[in-house]
Amino acid sequence: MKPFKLYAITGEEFHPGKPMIEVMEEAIKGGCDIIQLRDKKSPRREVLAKAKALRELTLRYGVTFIVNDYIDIALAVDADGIHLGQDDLPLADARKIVGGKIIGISTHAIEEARQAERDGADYIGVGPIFPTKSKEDVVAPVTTSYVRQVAAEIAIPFVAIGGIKLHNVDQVLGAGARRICAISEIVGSPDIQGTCRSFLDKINSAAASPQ
Ligand SMILES: Cc1ncc(COP(=O)(O)OP(=O)(O)O)c(N)n1
Ligand SMILES: Cc1nc(C(=O)O)sc1CCOP(=O)(O)O
Ligand SMILES: [Mg+2]
Repeated sequence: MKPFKLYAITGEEFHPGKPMIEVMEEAIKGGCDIIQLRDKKSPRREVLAKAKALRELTLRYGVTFIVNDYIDIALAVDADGIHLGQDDLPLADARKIVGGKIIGISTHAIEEARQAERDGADYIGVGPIFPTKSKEDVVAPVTTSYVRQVAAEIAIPFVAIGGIKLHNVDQVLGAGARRICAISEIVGSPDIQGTCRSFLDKINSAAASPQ
């Protein structure tokens, strides 16, 4: 997959009255290089319509587009990949369906990270680092110590997620993360482009300084 640093996930509850597609365009203009459609509430046909619109947007800007949960919708719109959780279709079975598309897997413990790497995940999510209100059935925070474990041991790309804000991202970067994912801090920001640029400045500074 193309290298990435800043991963934005849709979260329409955080920007009432603002169209999702405009919010995600702001995120891309601010430097997000991977976008995920995550919609747990809308009827499938609405999710499909949003996926089509995001596919068009991401192609226009040349950024990677991932669909959460819905493999059929990812295939229907020719997304770049899918993101699956521990309770979704197992990776090996998903791989049979999506072929060479990107498969991202959520992990909350080092065993899950090892398994995802063995099974051929293209990247893993590592979280939730901090408490978050953006996910209903969320597990307890894994803290930055899990980031340290993954950074030391796992070779495939990993992205830290869960409660990450501009005020605490340095802790996550300090633990070895070089890719950051956020919902509320990005899409709920009154200055989405500025927030994304600030995240990227911090990611780039961390990458430039010796560990
Ligand atoms: C990049 C990234 N990491 C983790 C998740 C969480 O996925 P999942 O465990 O399937 O939970 P839901 O998002 O479906 O509630 C993610 N979506 N993206
Ligand atoms: C969707 C999701 N998955 C998580 C995981 O740990 O797998 S945490 C999370 C919510 C992230 O939203 P926010 O940036 O607003 O905290
Ligand atoms: Mg899921």
